Amino acid sequence: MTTRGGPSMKWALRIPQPYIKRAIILALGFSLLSIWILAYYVSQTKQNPRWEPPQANCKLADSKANPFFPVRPQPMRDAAKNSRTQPAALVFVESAYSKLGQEIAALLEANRLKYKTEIVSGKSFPSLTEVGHGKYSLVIFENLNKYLLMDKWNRDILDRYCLEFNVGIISFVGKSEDNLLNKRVGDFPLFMHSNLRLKDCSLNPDCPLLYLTRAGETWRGNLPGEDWTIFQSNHTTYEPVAYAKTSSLEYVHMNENVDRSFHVTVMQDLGLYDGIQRVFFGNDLNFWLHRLLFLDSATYLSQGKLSLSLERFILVDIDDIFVGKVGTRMQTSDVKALISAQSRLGALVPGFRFNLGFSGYFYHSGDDVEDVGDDVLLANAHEFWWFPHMWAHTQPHTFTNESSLREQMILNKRFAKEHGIPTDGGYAVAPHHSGVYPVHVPLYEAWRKVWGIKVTSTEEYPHLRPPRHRRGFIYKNIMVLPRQTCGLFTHTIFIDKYPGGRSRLEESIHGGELFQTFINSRVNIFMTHLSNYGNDRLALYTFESVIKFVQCWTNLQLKTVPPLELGKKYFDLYPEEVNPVWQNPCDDKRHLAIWSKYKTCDRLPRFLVIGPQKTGTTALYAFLSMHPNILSNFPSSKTFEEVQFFNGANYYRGIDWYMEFFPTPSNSSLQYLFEKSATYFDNELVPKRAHALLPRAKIVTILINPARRAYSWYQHMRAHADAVALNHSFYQVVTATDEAPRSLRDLKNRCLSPGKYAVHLEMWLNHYPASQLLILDGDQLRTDPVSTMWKTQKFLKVKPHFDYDSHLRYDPSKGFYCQVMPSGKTKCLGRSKGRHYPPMENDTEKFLSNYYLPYNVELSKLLTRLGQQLPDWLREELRGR
Ligand SMILES: Nc1ncnc2c1ncn2[C@@H]1O[C@H](COP(=O)(O)OS(=O)(=O)O)[C@@H](OP(=O)(O)O)[C@H]1O
Repeated sequence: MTTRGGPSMKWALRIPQPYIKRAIILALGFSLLSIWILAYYVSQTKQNPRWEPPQANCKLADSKANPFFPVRPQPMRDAAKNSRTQPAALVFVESAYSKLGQEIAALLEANRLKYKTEIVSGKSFPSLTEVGHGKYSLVIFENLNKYLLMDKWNRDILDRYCLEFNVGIISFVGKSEDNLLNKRVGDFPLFMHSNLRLKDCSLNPDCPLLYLTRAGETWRGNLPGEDWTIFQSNHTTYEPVAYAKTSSLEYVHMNENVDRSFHVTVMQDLGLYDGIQRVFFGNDLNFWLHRLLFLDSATYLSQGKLSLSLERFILVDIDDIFVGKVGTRMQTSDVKALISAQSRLGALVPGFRFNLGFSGYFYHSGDDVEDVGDDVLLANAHEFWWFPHMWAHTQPHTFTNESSLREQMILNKRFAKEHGIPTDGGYAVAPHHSGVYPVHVPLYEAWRKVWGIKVTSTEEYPHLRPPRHRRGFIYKNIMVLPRQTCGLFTHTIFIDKYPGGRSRLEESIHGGELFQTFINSRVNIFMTHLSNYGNDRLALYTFESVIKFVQCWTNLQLKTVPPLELGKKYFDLYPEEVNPVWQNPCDDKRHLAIWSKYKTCDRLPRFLVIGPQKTGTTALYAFLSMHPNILSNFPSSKTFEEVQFFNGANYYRGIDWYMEFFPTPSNSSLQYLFEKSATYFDNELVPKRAHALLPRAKIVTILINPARRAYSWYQHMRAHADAVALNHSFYQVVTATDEAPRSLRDLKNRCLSPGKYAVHLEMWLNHYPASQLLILDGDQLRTDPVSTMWKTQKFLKVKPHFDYDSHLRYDPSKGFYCQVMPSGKTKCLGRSKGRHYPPMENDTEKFLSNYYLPYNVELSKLLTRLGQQLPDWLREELRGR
């Protein structure tokens, strides 16, 4: 007989009872654990985002809500008067380090508004005019008291200037120890009360200066600080700009008649009292709204000279949509949320698209659910803009050659084509900004060849911080745009775990750093990450909120265009940024981290011989190279012993190109690399560029009588068969008038201009301290090179001290000092140095003496200021020979 249940039953029956119990308990335990793990996992990854979508509508400005009587007299404006002022602000600060002063300067700088700071002092007062023109179109006082208590004489000068040129004044009420009550502001019909705590700030919609700032909303909550000043007046010249409620009970008690509701915190003076327009701020720039009102005041009071455009461009990059840890990536619902947020944003910023970066290698590297997310994203590829990263997210600077970089890019491009990702956007971003700045040439070449890249972006030029200094440049026809951060990084995933807490993010959005970026920067390319779009979808919250906030509080017109158009727009706005300014990568840790380990800053020169031409620079170059620890550059096939990097087109080849001209020193602390390019001296671009790359370099220059220098150049041109020099006497060249043919005027300029020594030296001294500058006497170099070389070694602090006495000898047949060779013979410079030509004619010499006299006078002053002896030729020139 067979039992029911068959063989399995039999098998079960054979298992002892305790084992069955244990197995059931284990199975139960296991399922409970799995449920718990699943629940935990789901709670961590797929909880609904913990934020409310931002409110849809902004309140409209409503004049009827204005608590002040509709005064509305016309402000005093006379644009014609103001047309004679420069677009710059004069900022009177309390000291070089005063906080508000620095914030004012930073805000002006962030908006690329020109300014000059002056420390308010007792007697001295800066000059305000220049040949009938006003130097400033706005005056700012960090502390109102300094304006009110100014020396009468200076105050008259300032007031007269403001009246004559129709220039307005912004001033901030400084902190006060005393509680001021009904204190009169100077002689104005204006009164103030100080040290109040305020809340709930609104704007007067009828105030004429509002331009960037939009009235209508109320900023709810306490205003920062407990030291607010409020203003009161019955005079029609005063128009409230902003007002708030007081939460200082003491003040209310003391002033029973005072209405507790509205107190003016920023007051505009329309100029109806004394003809000068002003804006008074009852607190500093700590309150975010004051930054906007400050910019509006600057625009208004300078009659638009210091104005901002209302147009703002925005691009949101999602850096690498496939690179992210399992559990932090996007799932299907996140992709859908991204698409719907994009369409909501499109209603606020017409045409808005998220810009998605990709490294194909990481596609499908999540869990099953996330991999489906990747597929949904690709199925909706047409909804977005796309740009390539590197195939496997490798940093480009780690590739030594272009071909391996190209191979990686080709893999990514193949991936894009296979998955329907557009490949013609012309925009790319490098992982960690690597290779973009400092420039890694193979990256630019490979980008161009594989992807046809025309535009990229980085946070690193010129430095990461401060962001307001970030700029663009163009290298190898690729536009590099500055990029902004929005405060979200790979690790900022959940709102509750936001660094500094949720309130920090809210603060940044609602008037803080992120909001201010929209105000200050006309082109905003924001960097975000994949993880900011899964999980709590913080990026969606951040951008929807900030854009909403921008629209509620400002009149900015937010726009978006694809990256290539954005690049063109950027350089249309800022054409002066086209050319890069290279810096030393070793001076910035972040730059060093993304610079090839095969490159070294030891291959940059420690000193430069800058010229000018024809003063003996080749002799100095040759003599310096004799020193065992001084290494010169390798010769150039085009410009021979000179590299001519900083002054011409070579500069755009970049620092890799420059460094190729130098050997790698075997002992970088002992050995000194240098180069001489005599063309550097009088080119105004060079000191700035040289200082950016070589801030600690020493600078050596040689001067001879400028008239002799000019004549030597003329002879040089004749020796090079220059037709103009051959067809004109030296006198004809130097006396050529403005009507002379262009070629003759050019030659005249090349003869005369470098000899205006003081002008060019001042340019160098604007960038380098005097202690880094050595001015040699070219006559002494010619007649007594040993002393000159002794002086030069001492200045450079190069060791050992080289004994030039036994290595240089006067060569009678050359007529100059030459190098003594081991054989005992002399080696002189070539025939082109120390040419034979007739002496200068007396008439020409006289003409040039007169011509150079004012420049020589300036030179003597400059040398005296630097504590240097005047060379003999200069003394003679000043004595009038
Ligand atoms: N030791 C020695 N040997 C040869 N020449 C010497 C020497 N010392 C100074 N000089 C003077 O140098 C003048 C050429 O100056 P530069 O070398 O600066 O010229 S260049 O700008 O590089 O072309 C050159 O100008 P010219 O005399 O007009 O040829 C010389 O006067």
